Amino acid sequence: MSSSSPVRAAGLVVFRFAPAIEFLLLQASYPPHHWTPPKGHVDPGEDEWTAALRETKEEANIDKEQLAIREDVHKTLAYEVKGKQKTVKYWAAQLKNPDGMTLSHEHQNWKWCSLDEAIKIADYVEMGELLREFHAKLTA
Ligand SMILES: Nc1ncnc2c1ncn2[C@H]1C[C@H](O)[C@@H](COP(=O)(O)OP(=O)(O)OP(=O)(O)O)O1
Ligand SMILES: [Mg+2]
Repeated sequence: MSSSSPVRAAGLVVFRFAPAIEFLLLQASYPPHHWTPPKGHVDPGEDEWTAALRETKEEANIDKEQLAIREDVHKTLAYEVKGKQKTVKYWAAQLKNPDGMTLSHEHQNWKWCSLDEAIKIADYVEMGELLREFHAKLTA
């Protein structure tokens, strides 16, 4: 039994029209070298929205001005990391001027992925469901 509150994180599911939707995934520099959208921990006193924007800037060097954020398209994932519950709130955000990418040391690679590719390399079931749901809303 644990009474500790979950670890909170937040991020942006960055996408572009090319012309079909492609999602931006980043590969962790450390094992298991998993792929996720830009995201990270909510700092003390920070809200999820602010954390999502800050992490997207830190991890992918993408500014708020380059994005059209879909505040209406969001979902929170919940999973366990090393025995602790973690929640990650994601919003969809269109990158208006897809350009070169700059990564921080936390990631070793990036990829623009079709829905099927993204589901395959992001791997986790819940992330697959999120991507399907976002894709449906963004193409509605
Ligand atoms: N959707 C998911 N469902 C289950 N496990 C996941 C999911 N996403 C990542 N993981 C795994 C991969 C890692 O072993 C572990 C931590 O990964 P992750 O949550 O991406 O945090 P992180 O510490 O790598 O980065 P961050 O600081 O950006 O949150 O959980
Ligand atoms: Mg991160």
